[in-house]
Amino acid sequence: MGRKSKQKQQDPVPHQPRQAHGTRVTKRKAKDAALDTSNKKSKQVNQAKQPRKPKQPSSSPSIHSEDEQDEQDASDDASEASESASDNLQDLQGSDDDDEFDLDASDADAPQNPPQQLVFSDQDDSEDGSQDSDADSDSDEQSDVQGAEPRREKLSAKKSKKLDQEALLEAADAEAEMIRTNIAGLEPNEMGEVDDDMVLPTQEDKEREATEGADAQTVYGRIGDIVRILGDFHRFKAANRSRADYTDQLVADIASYYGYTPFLAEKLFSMFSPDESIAFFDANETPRPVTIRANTLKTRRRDLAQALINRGVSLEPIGKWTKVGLQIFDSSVPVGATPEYLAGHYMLQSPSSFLPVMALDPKTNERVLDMASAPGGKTSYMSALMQNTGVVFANDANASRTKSLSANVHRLGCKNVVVCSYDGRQFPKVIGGFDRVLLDAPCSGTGVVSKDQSVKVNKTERDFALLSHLQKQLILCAIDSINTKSSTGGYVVYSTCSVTVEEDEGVVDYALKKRPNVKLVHTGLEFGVEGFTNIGGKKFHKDMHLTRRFYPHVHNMEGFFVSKLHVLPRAVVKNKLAQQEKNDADDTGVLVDDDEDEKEAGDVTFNDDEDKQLMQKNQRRQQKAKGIKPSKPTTK
Ligand SMILES: C[S@@+](CC[C@H](N)C(=O)[O-])C[C@H]1O[C@@H](n2cnc3c(N)ncnc32)[C@H](O)[C@@H]1O
Repeated sequence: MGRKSKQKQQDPVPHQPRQAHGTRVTKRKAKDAALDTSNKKSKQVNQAKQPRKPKQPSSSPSIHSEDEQDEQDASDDASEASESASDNLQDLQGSDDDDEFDLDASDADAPQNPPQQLVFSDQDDSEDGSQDSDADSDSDEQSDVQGAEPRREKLSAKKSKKLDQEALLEAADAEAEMIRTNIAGLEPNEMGEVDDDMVLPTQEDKEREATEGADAQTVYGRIGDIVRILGDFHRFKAANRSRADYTDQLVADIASYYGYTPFLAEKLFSMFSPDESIAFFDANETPRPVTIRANTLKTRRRDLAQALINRGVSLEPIGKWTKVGLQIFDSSVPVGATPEYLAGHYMLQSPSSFLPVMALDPKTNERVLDMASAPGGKTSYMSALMQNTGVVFANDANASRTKSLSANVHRLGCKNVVVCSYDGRQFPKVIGGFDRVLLDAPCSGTGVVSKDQSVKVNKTERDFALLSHLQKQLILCAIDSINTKSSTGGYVVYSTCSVTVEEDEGVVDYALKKRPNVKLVHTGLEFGVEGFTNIGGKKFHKDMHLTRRFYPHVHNMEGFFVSKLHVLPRAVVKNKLAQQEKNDADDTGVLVDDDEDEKEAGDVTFNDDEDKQLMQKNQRRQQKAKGIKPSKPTTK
């Protein structure tokens, strides 16, 4: 094919999945690309040209302090907490009036930014300038050609002929490239069947790739080819090749190209259509935009924005869906160390981490539990929404992580927060009767790969099984900690920064089956993809569509899952249950045999004795860590 290794010719392959993804988004009716401003600008900043080498935000300490990923990473938490600061505060109603953001960096008395240090932008920013689309690169090419015309008129006939030949060659080359990268655009009779040796590696190729390592560009090209073939399989497949031949190769190539274990590549791949999966894997190679949350306990977003602009920070509101979020495009000062940051006027916080709190929607004077809260991004946002009234119990099993939690609580001026450290499974024994509970559960972090690439290789099948087991135990404790007679609340929000089904819908489904007095309700979030009601042969509660999934490739934010449960008094559902029992209607999730249910919910079954022992063991460990003599284990 004589492909020249010109950057512009190589680009279309990496860009292809994004186009494919667009189709998928429409199919799924994702209402909005949430970070709408970032679609404009941060893409320009972050577009990865070399997916294998994801860039990390340059000022990572100040950027990272706070999110879910940090939270998981217990070993890093102390430094993370002080640096990044997770969450938020603020009142959506009131403080920001109409929130029509009307700041102008050029007016007011904002000094011009000093020569840009681009603390928050990455290399791509400078690479891409202000444009990143395929259309842009096309137009670049066009202007080159146009610019060459007048010159060519003055050339000698010989030289002109040579140039014409070169142009012809280039055109042929471009056409070949177009065919390779745009197979789907061809008419059936132009394409015919694919010569499988062009796409699927021979045994010899495989052996060579296994010993010498695969060429990244070749593998990525093959990924694109296979995705396009799978997109219209009967039209493009090679003779005697099954869908499995292509998907097996695709998953192997995804694992090798993006650096995932084959196990995780397969797990994530299976959640999407092939084209959307590539969009997802691609998005995980690009850092998400840097965002902050204005702490409305101390300032208004408008005032904060102006103060930061005056310091040389370039920013914009995140999107219409939040009145407290700001996206940072670049800054001449470290955003994690400005006087405003130190004074607690904002939290460095991912927009996805706003969502569970918005869904929880805590009210003033309520009693709220944040069951797994360190380093406190969401706690502090709750505190702000509650305008420092009522009480937020901010719990985290990891005592060392509560240091950063306390630091954030103090910095942000949250006066209604009580910090504690228990295994969440000890609630409601420790304390119960809450109007609302947030369970932002410990998880595998498959939604935050762009921030923690280690997730690609350090999560085993067993980890997922154990995590989902823990999450199921925690969600039942969260539900049982609710005051079902609460006049204002009675809600649990369950969220994770993972996109895997067994940590999300699988857990919620389990809770619905175990607690008939619980029902799923709308999250109140304006966007997000609906949760799965069935996937991969697993069927979930029919209301699971009320849950919301957020994806890096769809919403330009970290992957997240948010669900909201209403916990009703048991008596209210008693009659209903009796009726349902008669009907044997297990599709409501209410009447399924528990044992069967547990087996279905994942291959992990619950054993109360074993759980008790584990909890006691954990309790003893915690006591030991606190210098307390561990209590003796009790037998049943
Ligand atoms: C996703 S992070 C929480 C992030 C936090 N909500 C925030 O917004 O800053 C999960 C947290 O769960 C804690 N954790 C793990 N196992 C726990 C358990 N059994 N009970 C309570 N917390 C637990 C971890 O220490 C970790 O801080």
